[in-house]
Amino acid sequence: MADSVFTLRWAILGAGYISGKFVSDIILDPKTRGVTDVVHKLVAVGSRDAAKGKEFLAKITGKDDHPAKIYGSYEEVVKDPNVDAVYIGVPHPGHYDLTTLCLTNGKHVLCEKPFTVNAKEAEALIQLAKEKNLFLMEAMWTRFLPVADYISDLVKGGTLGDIRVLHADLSGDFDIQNLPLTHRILDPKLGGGALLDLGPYPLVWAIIAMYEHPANNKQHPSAISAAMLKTPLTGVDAHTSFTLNFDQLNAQAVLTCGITISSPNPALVIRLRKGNIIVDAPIYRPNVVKVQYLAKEGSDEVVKEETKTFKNGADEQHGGSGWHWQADEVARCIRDGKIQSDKWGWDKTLLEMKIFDEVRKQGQLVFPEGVEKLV
Ligand SMILES: NC(=O)C1=CN([C@@H]2O[C@H](COP(=O)(O)OP(=O)(O)OC[C@H]3O[C@@H](n4cnc5c(N)ncnc54)[C@H](OP(=O)(O)O)[C@@H]3O)[C@@H](O)[C@H]2O)C=CC1
Ligand SMILES: O=C1OC[C@@H](O)[C@H](O)[C@H]1O
Repeated sequence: MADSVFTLRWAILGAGYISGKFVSDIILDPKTRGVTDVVHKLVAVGSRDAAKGKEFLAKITGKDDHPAKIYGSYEEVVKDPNVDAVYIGVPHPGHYDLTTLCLTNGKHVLCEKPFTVNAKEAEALIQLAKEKNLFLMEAMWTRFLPVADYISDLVKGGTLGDIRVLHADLSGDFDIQNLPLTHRILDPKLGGGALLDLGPYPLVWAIIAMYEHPANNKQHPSAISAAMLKTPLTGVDAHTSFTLNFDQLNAQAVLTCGITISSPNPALVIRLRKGNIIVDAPIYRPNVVKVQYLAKEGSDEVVKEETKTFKNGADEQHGGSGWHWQADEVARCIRDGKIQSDKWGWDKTLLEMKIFDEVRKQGQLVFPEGVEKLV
């Protein structure tokens, strides 16, 4: 590993909500989270409207004279030789086209979740990244939070015994009756609905606890069973449930997501033969994790309970809101010449997109023509 500090020069595409969160976090001094080997520099902002980009940059950085360049088109950003990596923060149907644009112009990419609208698009982008020898990752930020490693270690460490069942829910009240039908969560033309927007989060916990489990040997679920409840407003899924069987572990994940009501606590429960891991909402960035130890294997008698609290998914002293850990991973991978992450590699993103294809098929959710760029 290099002794010097590696600087990654970032551009963002899309001056919306999540890009603001990402930028706020990457402009923080990484030392505030104990990171000393990489730093991030925001060098360009791409918006379809330069004035909007300018306003965004001033608002998020608190500086009217921030040195990042502002471009009024995404195409100009990827031509900028000072940009190493691009973060894509636009609605789902834009992910495929913009990732393609970045990779073909020699830029490394971190693209928001869901990585694409379907698995075929994900496969094509992975192929392109390989051909271009460029780094590519889905922005599955939850996987990079310190709390995710804590829970992962608990599941895989053995003290709590074999895993059997995982329940996870990410639901929120989006007040859909009063939302414009063109809002990205409702609009089928923007890949709307609960599954693609919120589904990655219950699924990430199943991937951490079951797919990643050494005893699973990277096997995909043997069975996927899904049901969707659609909103009459636009026909997208308001609530979706799906179960996954992991045969190698003799374990099942029961996952739900929805846009009309908030998740109650606990929102994530991982049940192992010798104990339970109980996590409060929101599961995209958990802050309270309770571990219960059972009197004997499979019993319901709790003999000991321990609670650990986190702040924005990290230990109390860390700054930022949690979106920076994934950026640190991108910087380290690029520094080390890697084109995918070990922690959130292409296999996991492909698994996610394949599961979502199957869930949409069973739920009969079909997007308008043009949303899926490859079918
Ligand atoms: N990781 C996380 O915690 C979160 C991730 N997300 C993901 O980020 C993506 C964007 O979500 P979010 O930031 O909430 O969305 P916003 O609507 O707030 O912002 C999206 C931005 O994308 C750009 N854009 C490009 N094409 C379109 C289009 N056809 N319609 C609307 N906007 C467009 C716009 O930027 P401009 O006009 O400047 O070009 C817009 O401001 C989604 O894929 C979502 O899943 C969302 C929220 C949280
Ligand atoms: O990624 C996300 O996490 C939080 C949700 O509120 C948001 O809609 C989603 O895109």
